[in-house]
Amino acid sequence: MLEISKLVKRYGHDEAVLKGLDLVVEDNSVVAIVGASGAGKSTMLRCINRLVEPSSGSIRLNGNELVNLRGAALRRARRKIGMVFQGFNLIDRLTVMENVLAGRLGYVSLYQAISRRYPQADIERAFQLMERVGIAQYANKRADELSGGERQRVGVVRALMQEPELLLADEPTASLDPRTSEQIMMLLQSLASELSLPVLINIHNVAQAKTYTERIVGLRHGKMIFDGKPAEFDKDALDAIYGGIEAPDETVSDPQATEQQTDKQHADKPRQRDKGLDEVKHDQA
Ligand SMILES: Nc1ncnc2c1ncn2[C@@H]1O[C@H](COP(=O)(O)OP(=O)(O)OP(=O)(O)O)[C@@H](O)[C@H]1O
Repeated sequence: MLEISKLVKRYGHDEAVLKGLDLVVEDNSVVAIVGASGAGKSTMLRCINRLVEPSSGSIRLNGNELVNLRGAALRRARRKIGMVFQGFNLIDRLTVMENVLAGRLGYVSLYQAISRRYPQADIERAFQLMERVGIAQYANKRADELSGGERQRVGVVRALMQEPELLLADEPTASLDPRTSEQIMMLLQSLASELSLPVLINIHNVAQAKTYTERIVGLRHGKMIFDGKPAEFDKDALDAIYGGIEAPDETVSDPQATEQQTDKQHADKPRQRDKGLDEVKHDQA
């Protein structure tokens, strides 16, 4: 469980970018963070994984306080937080398998990492996860030979290799075509429940947020002004969050109609084949 309390972030002497955020995210729960450009979405994710130093407040992951951790304790905490990026952040000249194994860097010795002698258990787990997301056949291909959707799956598997207790995704679909975006959102949704992970997704695409997450949090100028179910995210919520700015990729009409459309979208879409992550889950227990 992720518990954020009174989180404030101020860059230098500027006005605070995050103004006292409170948020609790249970395991198994996929939360979309929406908001206009500059609302503070990325800053919030970066405070959680401590790429950015919070100015004040508390961020607890499964009861452990992340704010103020330093050195080895911070490294240990960070490896429990998987991150998926808009631009995938793969090393192009390395193979898919090598990129995936990079998710173990926080766990292996420097010698093992440099000589690429990862434990057999890591390699087996990498194959399991790659099979689960449908990229095992590319294990020995260079990362830059894959399509965008395949590359993002590599990014997801790399994050899962960390055995995360929390998964953060910063605009994971923004570089992908609509169909591939939907597949990645479905994948994140099913992995959250298979691995019992809280997942936070920064996303500009409100339609995708409504379809593929069970909770939407709306930020405006660093304050949380909406926190509710997709069905409750109506035109008023959209106006409050985007305040006259046109929301990307969606015009919200009657919420009921939107619900029906959402149901239809679900019905039309084949669910990601659940090839069972029981073993992986077991490993993580
Ligand atoms: N390193 C930094 N130094 C100073 N100001 C920053 C820094 N990073 C972000 N900001 C400012 O903080 C505010 C929030 O930025 P942030 O990137 O968190 O917003 P966002 O909601 O993720 O926007 P977008 O959707 O465009 O990515 C912006 O005004 C931005 O200019």
